[in-house]
Amino acid sequence: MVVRAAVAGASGYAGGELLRFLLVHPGVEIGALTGHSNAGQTLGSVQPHLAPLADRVLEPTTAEVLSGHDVVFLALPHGQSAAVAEQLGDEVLVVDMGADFRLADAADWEKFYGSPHAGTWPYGLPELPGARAALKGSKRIAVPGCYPTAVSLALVPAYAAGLAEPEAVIVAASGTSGAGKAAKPHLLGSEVMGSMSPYGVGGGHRHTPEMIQNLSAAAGERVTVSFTPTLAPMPRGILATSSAKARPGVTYADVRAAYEKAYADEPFVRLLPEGQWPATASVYGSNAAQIQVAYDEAAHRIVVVSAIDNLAKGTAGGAVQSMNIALGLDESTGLSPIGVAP
Ligand SMILES: NC(=O)C1=CN([C@@H]2O[C@H](COP(=O)(O)OP(=O)(O)OC[C@H]3O[C@@H](n4cnc5c(N)ncnc54)[C@H](OP(=O)(O)O)[C@@H]3O)[C@@H](O)[C@H]2O)C=CC1
Ligand SMILES: CC(=O)N[C@@H](CCC(=O)OP(=O)(O)O)C(=O)O
Repeated sequence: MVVRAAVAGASGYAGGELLRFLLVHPGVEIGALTGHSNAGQTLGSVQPHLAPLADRVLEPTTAEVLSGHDVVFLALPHGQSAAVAEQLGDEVLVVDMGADFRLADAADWEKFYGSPHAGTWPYGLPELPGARAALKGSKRIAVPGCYPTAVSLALVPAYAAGLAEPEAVIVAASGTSGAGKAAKPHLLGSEVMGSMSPYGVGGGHRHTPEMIQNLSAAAGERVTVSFTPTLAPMPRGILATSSAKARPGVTYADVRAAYEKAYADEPFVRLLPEGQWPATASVYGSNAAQIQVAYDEAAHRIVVVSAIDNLAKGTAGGAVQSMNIALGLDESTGLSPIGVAP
């Protein structure tokens, strides 16, 4: 089976990374590519690393251009997906890499995104309990945010196994591509190079409700989340340190066993051998997530470190993995857990 896929937002970071995966996907033929300010330019002028598509011209992002495909990926700014998606019809598979359809709670959406809630689609993090069943055959997929991917993979096994108290503390560092390609003063090289800085401190980051949604679903009760993102002087990667107080009587062996069980058969999530720690360099460019767990006895806390590539498992890889499941393909098709080192 070969499906024809269009990519809206092909000129952006997420769209470019998606095309890097789709170019080697044996079941996908690449159809229309769209941009916004770059419409009319060649893809090669904005994504020179995607050589086989260099001469393709970016079209404007309209329903007419995107229609007539089996799959449409939307790699657009938040709030832009819903209007496009509703014009595409029910038969096409629409994979939204933006945030529009991730949250189930309309009040959370309105509070953190400041616009009316567009709806909720099956969530594209296959490793979550029940996610594969919801994705299979679906015509709509909401790809998670990059930080919620790293944090959910880190803490869901502890909550699903009943090992952790319902309060989580998370500090994560992201590479600058997480903020997209558009110029922003705080992302100037002279601001970022040689420095790390926090942002969205104190519960203000829009990924907080998405983490709460995922962790609460696993725990079966509401989990509070204190999340602090930081910007790191690197182009890609997320390293998240997530911790939660252990329930009384929980031991390190319980924690280790829960994570070994959760990730034993996952093609892209690797619980590292004891003594090894995740690093962003190890997952660079791959759809892999690395996880390591510790038990801080003095503080009675379960501590989990996770590493992903924000553009790969954090968005484009997760989108392809979820598309594969929706289409009934092997979910690893076109994806690799192999990184680039050094
Ligand atoms: N970067 C990341 O690590 C991650 C990104 N995402 C999500 O992916 C989506 C794209 O992000 P990213 O690629 O980083 O952002 P970029 O800024 O790099 O790209 C944005 C894309 O959207 C297009 N665009 C901009 N404004 C409009 C508009 N008004 N209407 C239609 N198209 C428009 C741009 O076109 P042009 O350049 O031609 O103007 C470009 O193709 C976002 O929703 C983001 O949240 C999700 C997870 C991780
Ligand atoms: C470094 C950086 O700025 N990262 C982005 C997250 C990008 C992402 O994955 O999220 P969305 O799909 O929800 O935009 C941020 O903190 O807003």
